[in-house]
Amino acid sequence: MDAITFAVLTISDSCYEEPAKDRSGPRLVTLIGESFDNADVIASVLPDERDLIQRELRKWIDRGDVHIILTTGGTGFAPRDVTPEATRPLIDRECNQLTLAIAMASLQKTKFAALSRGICGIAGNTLILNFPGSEKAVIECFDVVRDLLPHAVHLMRNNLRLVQRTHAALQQTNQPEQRQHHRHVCPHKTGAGNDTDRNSPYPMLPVQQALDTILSIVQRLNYKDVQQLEALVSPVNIPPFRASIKDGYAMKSTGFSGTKRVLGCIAAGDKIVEHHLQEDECFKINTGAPLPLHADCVVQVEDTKLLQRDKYGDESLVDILVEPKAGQDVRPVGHDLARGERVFPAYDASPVVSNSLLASVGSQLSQRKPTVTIISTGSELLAPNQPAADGKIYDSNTTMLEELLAYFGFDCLQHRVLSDDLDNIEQTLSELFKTADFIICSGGVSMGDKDFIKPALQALNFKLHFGRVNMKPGKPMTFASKDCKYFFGLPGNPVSAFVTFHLFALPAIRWAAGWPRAKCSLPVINVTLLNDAIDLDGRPEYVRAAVSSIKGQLHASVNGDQISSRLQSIVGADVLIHLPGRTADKTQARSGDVYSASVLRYDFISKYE
Ligand SMILES: Nc1nc2c(c(=O)[nH]1)N[C@H]1C(S)=C(S)[C@@H](COP(=O)(O)OP(=O)(O)OC[C@H]3O[C@@H](n4cnc5c(N)ncnc54)[C@H](O)[C@@H]3O)O[C@H]1N2
Ligand code: MOO
Ligand SMILES: [Mg+2]
Repeated sequence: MDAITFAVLTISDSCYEEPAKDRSGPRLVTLIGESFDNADVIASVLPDERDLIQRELRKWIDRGDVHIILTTGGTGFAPRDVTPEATRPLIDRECNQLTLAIAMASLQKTKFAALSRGICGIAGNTLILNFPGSEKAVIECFDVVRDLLPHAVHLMRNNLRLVQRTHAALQQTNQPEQRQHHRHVCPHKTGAGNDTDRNSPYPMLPVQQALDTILSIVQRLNYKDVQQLEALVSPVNIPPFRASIKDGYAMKSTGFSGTKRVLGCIAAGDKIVEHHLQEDECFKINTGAPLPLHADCVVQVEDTKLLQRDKYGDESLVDILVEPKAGQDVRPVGHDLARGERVFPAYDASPVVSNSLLASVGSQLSQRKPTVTIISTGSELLAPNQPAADGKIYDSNTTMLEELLAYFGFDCLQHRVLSDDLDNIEQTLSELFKTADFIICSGGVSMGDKDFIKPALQALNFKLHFGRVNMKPGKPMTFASKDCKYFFGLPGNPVSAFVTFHLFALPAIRWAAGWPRAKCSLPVINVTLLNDAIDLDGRPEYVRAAVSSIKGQLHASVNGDQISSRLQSIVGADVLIHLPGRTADKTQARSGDVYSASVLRYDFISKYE
């Protein structure tokens, strides 16, 4: 059907004063987005003022294009709770059964639901539902009405074709299943168990919720090692001796400038010289070499003048042009890191950091990296070295995912390309999970007859945590787990696989490897859009774009056609711009708009102007 336009009105004095306090309004917006592919949402917050509430409701009703208004708050017994009183005069036809359905479901959760006075009714062409003010209550109430709303809208708008279709479907779902196929697995099997409801049974999770789910499930492999690293104290001093900071001459600071005899030359790696130095004597010394026992300062070579060499060509007399000062150009013992001091002031998961610091104190730690296997599914796939063939396409995802793993410092244990065959997929998954912690798979997760990934996971008793995410590209993104084995079902379109790898698979692997949560996702920056009039999609969109620095400000320009099959959109892509989902108020992104963007690569600025 056409888009359903929702208006969500939070009614609360305190949320009006401090909109950040509003949990139930944003929750309703999320629930609507998750439940309907084709929803536009307007949202607003008002205090418990009858006139203001009525004026806002009237404005939305009069627009004619708002199908459903959900209010939250102001339905209780407190003197300022006036939402039902503000709603009732606007209603042409009361919907008592809807009010009753909400009340009955709510009463099963808590007897306090009896203290809600919310009403439901139709005003013009708009259905208004009063929900209570708590986040929990709006979740419960929305659950009651969710499936009824599209049909209610068709009825109100007198859309006979869709009304009849729903009635027919309802009758069929009451019939027993007629046909039984041998091992028939409908990959997009719906809750009804037959083919009448052709929608995916998987709710569309918001991106953040999907990521939170993943990170709450994935276990950290090296947690003990991480704790050990955090607690590790240095067994050595750095430097272990007083070291010269400069190439120059080591001497006593109690002597003066002027002529000194050069007793010898001390290089890095030499032992500490114990010779009793006089004030008019010095040693030539190199950067990093140990100071003689009786010297306490270094004068750099630039502040001296060579006066004489001996018969072997070695320096014998030097003029010190500056006054020596105690401690000058000397690094004391343990200056950089003292024995007994913690090696890592904060945990840093970068292997560059952890391994080089460990090396600097004479240690090594072999942390187990997560083992990752890549699978590409699709009977159409040809390896890049095969000759082109009818109906076939070259497999880009295997190479792309291998390269991405390598780019982010993880190894690919092995890769497999599988045809769209349920038994084969099931068997191969089971075999590959014997060695892999993670399988990153692409293709076969959407609604097609040959999309066998979800059924294969179910057959293997994996828990499917989610099967759709409210994002573009990447909608059919799937995540499943069993014990400590994790499966990422990236959608097959190459760009969908690219985006979902960065947003979900990478953070999960980093998390498993012990990275701190805040570092698992790509860094996010703000960019100013250079393109004009980009139509926003109903889903939040992750747009590939190149970044240029113009007078010190980061700007981004979108890389051409963003269809998820066009891999070329990753060429020169520095970031994924986070374009928000379309709302009735904002339908286009415009030049000059500032958006968050995930940084895809370390060298992420393509141009400076
Ligand atoms: N009825 C619906 N159809 C589709 C929906 C939907 O919601 N309802 N979602 C669409 C979206 S969004 C995406 S994304 C794709 C995801 O599809 P699958 O994950 O099932 O992937 P496949 O069907 O196997 O392949 C999709 C597409 O990608 C090409 N592909 C697959 N693997 C590779 C590879 N290794 N290298 C290059 N190209 C690959 C494949 O040939 C297809 O063209 O589903 C939509 N459909
Ligand atoms: O979400 Mo799909 O990933 O549009 O192409
Ligand atoms: Mg498919």
